[in-house]
Amino acid sequence: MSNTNRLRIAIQKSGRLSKDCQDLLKQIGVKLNLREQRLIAHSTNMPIDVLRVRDDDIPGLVMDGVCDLGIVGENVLVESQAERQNQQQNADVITLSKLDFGFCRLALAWPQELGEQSKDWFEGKRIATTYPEILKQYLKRENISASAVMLTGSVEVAPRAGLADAICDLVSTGATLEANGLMQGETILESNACLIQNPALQDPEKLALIEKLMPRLKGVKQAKESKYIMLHAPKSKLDEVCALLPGTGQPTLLALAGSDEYVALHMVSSETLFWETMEELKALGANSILVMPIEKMME
Ligand SMILES: Nc1ncnc2c1ncn2[C@@H]1O[C@H](COP(=O)(O)OP(=O)(O)OP(=O)(O)O)[C@@H](O)[C@H]1O
Ligand SMILES: O=P(O)(O)OC[C@H]1O[C@H](OP(=O)(O)OP(=O)(O)O)[C@H](O)[C@@H]1O
Ligand SMILES: [Mg+2]
Repeated sequence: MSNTNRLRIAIQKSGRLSKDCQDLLKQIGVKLNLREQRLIAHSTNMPIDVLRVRDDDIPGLVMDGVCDLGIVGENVLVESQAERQNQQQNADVITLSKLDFGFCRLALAWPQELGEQSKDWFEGKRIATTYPEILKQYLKRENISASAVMLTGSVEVAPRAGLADAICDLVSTGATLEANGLMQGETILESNACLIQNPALQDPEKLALIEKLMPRLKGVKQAKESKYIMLHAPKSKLDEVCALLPGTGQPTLLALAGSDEYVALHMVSSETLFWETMEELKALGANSILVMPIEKMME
């Protein structure tokens, strides 16, 4: 169990998720005194400590209660849950929220020169991966008998190095696969970063702090997805203008000084406004069309 009365959050020290995690904490109002090599960063404005560790350690730290919260990719979470279940260790966490970063997929890939392959091709093959448990579960589900070769890094060079016939690795744009002459096959798991909590957490003050921070987190997520739209529209075309605006929100109409013909229209939209729609609005006589980012939101 966490032995401090400060809420402990585990995040990745350096890697794909680090910057997004730090940005998110900042956006929800947690001020941190981050010095490069420090394992623990103390918040200067809330009873929160941030532990900066390798991502593989985050699920275990939360499951064992060393940290109260953690931010980690689902790929790492699912793998370590399977690993711990095999060893009859506690593998429970509460997923508080899926976050809007760290999007990737765990997919099979093999040397391009072999061309398209069906699942049967994997029979008897060696597949290099950092996620042997997820891979084994997939092979079992699909009734394929192949072996998993565990590698902690540089998985995509394994076929060329003769360590394996194929790989099962994380893919986002596909550039790494392409650079290594590999062809992408089936996706085994879709993943993004998520916020997890130790289910045994009972400290009422820590739980209250989490409850305070969750609406902020939701607000940051919503704000990122939303836009504030402002434009001037001819009164005679208001219905047509409103029909073109995205989302379901009701617009605010304001009188325009010195004009009987036009009104100002403001609205928060859950989507952005595409150039094509702006052109259609313009064609209806609208002008001064502004689409602006929103920093924070609270319903
Ligand atoms: N190309 C990508 N695009 C988006 N998210 C990714 C990508 N690759 C990985 N991720 C996500 O980011 C997480 C961290 O990736 P990273 O490559 O930094 O891990 P790592 O090398 O294992 O780092 P560590 O040193 O902390 O163990 C992954 O587990 C995955 O959830
Ligand atoms: O499909 P892509 O957009 O090319 O992304 C996929 C790559 O990204 C990740 O590695 P990362 O670059 O984080 O470095 P790592 O090899 O040190 O984990 C992942 O392990 C892949 O190698
Ligand atoms: Mg790692």
